[in-house]
Amino acid sequence: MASAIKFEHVKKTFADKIVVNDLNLDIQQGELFVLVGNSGSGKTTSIKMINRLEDPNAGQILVNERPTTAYDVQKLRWKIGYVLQQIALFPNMTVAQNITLIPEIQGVNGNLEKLAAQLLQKVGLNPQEYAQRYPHELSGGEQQRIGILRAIASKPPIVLMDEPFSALDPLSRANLQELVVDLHEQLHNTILFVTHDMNEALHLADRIGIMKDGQLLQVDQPEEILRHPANNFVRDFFRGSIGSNLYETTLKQAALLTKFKQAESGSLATMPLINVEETIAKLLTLLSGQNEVLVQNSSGDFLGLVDRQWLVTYLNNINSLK
Ligand SMILES: Nc1ncnc2c1ncn2[C@@H]1O[C@H](COP(=O)(O)OP(=O)(O)OP(=O)(O)O)[C@@H](O)[C@H]1O
Repeated sequence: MASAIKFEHVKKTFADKIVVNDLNLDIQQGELFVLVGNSGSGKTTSIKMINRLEDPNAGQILVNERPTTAYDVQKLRWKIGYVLQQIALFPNMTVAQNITLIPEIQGVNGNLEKLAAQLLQKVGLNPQEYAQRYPHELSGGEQQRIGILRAIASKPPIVLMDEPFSALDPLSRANLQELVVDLHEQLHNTILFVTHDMNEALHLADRIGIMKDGQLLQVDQPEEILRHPANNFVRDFFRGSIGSNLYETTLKQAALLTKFKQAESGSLATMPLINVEETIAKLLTLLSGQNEVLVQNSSGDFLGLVDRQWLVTYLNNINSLK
């Protein structure tokens, strides 16, 4: 598969401080990659070097296999949607105008009003109700939805999301995480998502990169990191956030805390199965390649369905017990 974003020996310093140190990372086209790490580990700086809000002191970054320095900066940024924690919608523009701003600047032909309506529908907001509102007439979660739509309205092949949901309440956050997964499935774009929350990373990621003090400690699929952490920091960061008894807890035990979802009868035949006596760690492995898994007992009766959303709810429930 072709590379979408590639860091080659990238280094960034501010004054004398090394903020990103010899970063090497290759994100493939169509991937939903999550960069996770504590505050100050260099995630935002890494992202900003992709759209050239910052420039590296050494090394280079390739976007679609071409160095970012070889692009006209404006054209580079048009290829790359950008969603931030503090979404800056234009207060004097309606929701529809905010959403279609970039296609309009780009001189895209076509019915922009219709585009805004289609996009609003994608995120569950009724265009009749929302298109003509102003940003101050929206909740934080709604504003964040509009921010995402604005970033994807011109269909950029790459979207950067920098802690977009960290200011939201847990429910809005879970809904918007689902939205990102859905949009990614529909649009097949490349998403680089930054967060300090391992649960969020687990929910979203095809692959996760863990950053600490400007260095990338490990890059892999979630279950690989869980099984083979590169060092103690990674192990503790990962397991600390998802509960240490993952290898012992069975789905049956987990269901005591978090009920399985109801399965719709239509698509059951094609879904992968897991026995209710299997562990959460096993489920995690299955969910890395699948959206949903059916739970059955040893007699083959279906007990329900589990997906990443269920897993996150369960993990949140455990955390609330601690
Ligand atoms: N413009 C700047 N000038 C000087 N230092 C900076 C600048 N931008 C970031 N830094 C420093 O670089 C380090 C990494 O910051 P960065 O924002 O990349 O981390 P982060 O992992 O995204 O953290 P957070 O989750 O808190 O945003 C921090 O120590 C920060 O203070």
